[in-house]
Amino acid sequence: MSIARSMLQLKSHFPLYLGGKPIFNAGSCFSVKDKYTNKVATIVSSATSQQIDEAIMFASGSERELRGVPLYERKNILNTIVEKLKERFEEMSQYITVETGKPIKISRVEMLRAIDTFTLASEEVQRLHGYTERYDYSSTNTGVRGRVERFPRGLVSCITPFNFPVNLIAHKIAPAIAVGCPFVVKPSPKTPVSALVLGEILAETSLLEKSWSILPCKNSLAPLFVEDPRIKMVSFTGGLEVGMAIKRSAVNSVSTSLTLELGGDAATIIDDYDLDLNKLADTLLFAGMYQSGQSCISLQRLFVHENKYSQLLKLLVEKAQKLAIGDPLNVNTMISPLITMDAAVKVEELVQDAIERGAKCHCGGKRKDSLYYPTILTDVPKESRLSQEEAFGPVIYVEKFKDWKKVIERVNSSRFGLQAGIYTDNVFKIEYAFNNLEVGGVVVNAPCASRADAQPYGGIKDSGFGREGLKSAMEEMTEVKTMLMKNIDKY
Ligand SMILES: NC(=O)C1=CN([C@@H]2O[C@H](COP(=O)(O)OP(=O)(O)OC[C@H]3O[C@@H](n4cnc5c(N)ncnc54)[C@H](OP(=O)(O)O)[C@@H]3O)[C@@H](O)[C@H]2O)C=CC1
Ligand SMILES: O=C(O)[C@H](O)COP(=O)(O)O
Repeated sequence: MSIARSMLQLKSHFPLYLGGKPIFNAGSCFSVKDKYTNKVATIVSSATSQQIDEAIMFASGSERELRGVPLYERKNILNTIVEKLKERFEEMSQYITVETGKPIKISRVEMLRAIDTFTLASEEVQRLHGYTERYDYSSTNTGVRGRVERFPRGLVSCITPFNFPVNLIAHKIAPAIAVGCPFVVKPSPKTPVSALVLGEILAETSLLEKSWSILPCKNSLAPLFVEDPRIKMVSFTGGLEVGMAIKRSAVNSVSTSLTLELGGDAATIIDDYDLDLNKLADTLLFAGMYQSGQSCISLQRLFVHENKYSQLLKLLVEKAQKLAIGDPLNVNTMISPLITMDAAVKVEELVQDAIERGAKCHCGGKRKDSLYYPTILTDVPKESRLSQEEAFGPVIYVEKFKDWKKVIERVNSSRFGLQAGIYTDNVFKIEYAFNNLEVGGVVVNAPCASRADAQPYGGIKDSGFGREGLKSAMEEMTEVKTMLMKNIDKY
């Protein structure tokens, strides 16, 4: 269903949440724009450095109390969030679209995924088991047994980007609630509204108030979410440059644990076998163009077997030119403006640089304000910026190949390594790809831009380290403690 912009009802001012309580900062606010109209949509309170300090103090002071909360209570909290997300599904989908500019049908999918993410956390609550083992494998340890359990690390600082303003926060706070870690969230100042609505929802649960805060703030205060030694873990999703800055400053404290979920220039390989190329072209276009390519696993590099190359390229170009461009509140829209004019200019520069170095542009290749047109390129030279950087825009470049082992090396030639997709009917090629692709995830019979919220998700190389996905994130947010027991069977 499409929505008329005149029907949108957005509050005029959103409070931040400090120690679980809403606070209106009359003197410290910033505006959030509707990314399609470029008009101010609402105003949000912006945290001061004192408020960030206070939030960290409250949260770190609540670590012990939170650890003692029984599992059924944690499940209750997570299930309550699920119910409230369902009740506010359509309202929140609209907020996502207004503040990100992404099409409403994609925002609704994000909401469905966020509901899954909290549901999965409520199920995983009771599955984080420890184990016991015997150490009397040697006479030096006669009678020794071990009991190994996981304990919450403590305060988690969650720093999130603009592109999934609900589900990427869910991927940090749902596991934190499940394992009993307090948290502070620093949402992207480009998209803080959905985060603050999540705050309204959290405030209606029995989650210990002092244990959580949601604090939009200006960029100069962002390092406070990393450098404070009371923070036990930083969980970051965003770009490479900021990720590297965070890694440098988080090592100020030896014990700070870090998860970095960074960018990519994800690839998909299409082998030569019996494929419905028409259907495949639709799927691949979606993988490269959904939310205008602003996803870290968005399809950027497409490698096609030489026997399928010309036919598939023709279909991709024909279909890319027909993608519906326009108001993201229209349910048929596929391509809408990028998050900022700067982001669109960056995509324009990458494409221009590739063309100047010899790439062929088959469609798109142009910008109107912050909108970038769906673009298909071939012959992109290896020394071009597009070959070495994340586009984060609606751009796919296509290359032909004939040798499976060589194309795997071509995928690996990137500095990034998040996910790769492979289409083949040969089980040995699948096994070879799984063993040799330098990525955190290999997707079979679907493009790289496929993520199940339960899967261990994250990258290698410049795509970061650590894994999200509920079970994995819960492991990252806990640490192992061992009890060594001697002769306890001697009663
Ligand atoms: N996973 C991925 O692949 C993603 C990659 N990106 C890439 O990053 C670009 C910009 O997107 P954006 O969302 O702004 O991502 P950024 O990486 O720029 O920012 C992500 C978050 O980190 C914050 N931040 C910035 N500097 C610091 C710092 N020194 N310490 C702590 N936190 C900091 C940002 O706040 P502030 O906005 O104030 O700088 C924001 O909340 C994209 O165009 C894309 O290339 C973005 C999103 C996801
Ligand atoms: O589908 C997803 O969850 C994203 O692609 C992952 O988020 P990212 O693009 O910010 O890494």
